[in-house]
Amino acid sequence: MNVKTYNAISPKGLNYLAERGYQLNADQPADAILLRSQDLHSETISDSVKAIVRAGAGFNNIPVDELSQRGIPVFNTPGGNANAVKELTIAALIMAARPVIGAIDFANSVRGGDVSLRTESDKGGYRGTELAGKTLGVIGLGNVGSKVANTALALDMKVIGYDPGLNANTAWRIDRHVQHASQVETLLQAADYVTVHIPYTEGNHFFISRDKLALMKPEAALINYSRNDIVDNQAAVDALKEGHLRRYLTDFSDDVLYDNDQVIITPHIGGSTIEAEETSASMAAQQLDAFLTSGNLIHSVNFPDINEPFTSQYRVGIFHENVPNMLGQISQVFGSFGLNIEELSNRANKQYAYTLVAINELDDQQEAGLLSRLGQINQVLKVHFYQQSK
Ligand SMILES: NC(=O)c1ccc[n+]([C@@H]2O[C@H](COP(=O)([O-])OP(=O)(O)OC[C@H]3O[C@@H](n4cnc5c(N)ncnc54)[C@H](O)[C@@H]3O)[C@@H](O)[C@H]2O)c1
Ligand SMILES: O=C(O)CC[C@@H](O)C(=O)O
Repeated sequence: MNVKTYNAISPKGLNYLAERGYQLNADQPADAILLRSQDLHSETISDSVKAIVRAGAGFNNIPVDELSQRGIPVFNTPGGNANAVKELTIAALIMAARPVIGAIDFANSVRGGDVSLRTESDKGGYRGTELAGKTLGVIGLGNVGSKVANTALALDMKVIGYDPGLNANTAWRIDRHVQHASQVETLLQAADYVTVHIPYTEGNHFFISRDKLALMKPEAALINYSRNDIVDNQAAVDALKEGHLRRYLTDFSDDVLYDNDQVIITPHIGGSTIEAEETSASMAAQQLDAFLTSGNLIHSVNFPDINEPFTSQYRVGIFHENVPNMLGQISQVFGSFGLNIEELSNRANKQYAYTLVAINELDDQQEAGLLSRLGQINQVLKVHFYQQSK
């Protein structure tokens, strides 16, 4: 099978696939796409593509709605780069509290004569403040935000978190000393530092809006290592200019942010560590291989996860809409070909569902018949067959 890759994917992931016989970027239709930040919205995704996997957390660069309608699962690698983002967010917090960059520039500019005398006499301009005792507001307490919140406690900060959609797994990881805000407004009013760790979705467009910026303390700093359009950058620049915000640190370049001493921009490097790139690429490669060889869905963002041991001779994976009587229709088709269902897993995720059927016999005629008859069920989006490897 041929996997088309975009961006610099760690060799850990690429080798995992190559060792299992996958071709990478061969001159033939792609069975799957493995990518990082490449924008797929403007690209035509061919019908040969069975799955798309994002080595990373955010998947707003992928046209998920269109792919769901086509029965193509999209995967991400949750948590794979969370530690990297956490560490850079802590660096951003320190840079927001201490004039580190200006001080480094100053130290490099003091040349000739009695350097230590001039350094000591002028360093007063590079005094900062401490994080200890200050309040950090963390918006989004998922893989990244929960780590940032716990680490900030270890820096002796007070931490307030806001995440109305918190899932149970992540909730367990959050230190009990993190206070929970039920309204984001409470957090914004109380925090000396606000850091945002939420996905970009239509609903989160400009989540940090002009109105929300107006609630923040004038001496507060805002950190955005999530996505560009989660913050209204023009409103942030205006707030800085008008003295309603002290500093803005972001991982995303934007024309309105340049040449501003109160802004620190990094070039989308939150997840750019060797460890994070290796972990994310390995997770992506393993999840892709699991799907392409056994139909298991692990960390799918648009279909429900089903991850069961492949113990039968064959499996049939059926992507379909989440409507009544699908299982009845599907099992009727299997029965009409005299095929006994050994196991059947079915799960739904909002409007879409996935059914994985285990069978022990399947000849070419039955396979062609199943494909045709299942495809005739209106709400079936895609069907794939898997054979146990010898
Ligand atoms: N700068 C980078 O290189 C980099 C690296 C990794 C992730 N990210 C970005 O950070 C985002 C978060 O990453 P993650 O791994 O923590 O994701 P995650 O899915 O583990 O957590 C996101 C959390 O945000 C919460 N959330 C969603 N909308 C919210 C809202 N309006 N208010 C409060 N909470 C909300 C969700 O309930 C979830 O708990 C990613 O979607 C990605 O865009 C950037
Ligand atoms: O791949 C990258 O470099 C960025 C990853 C990051 O934006 C993510 O959402 O995981």
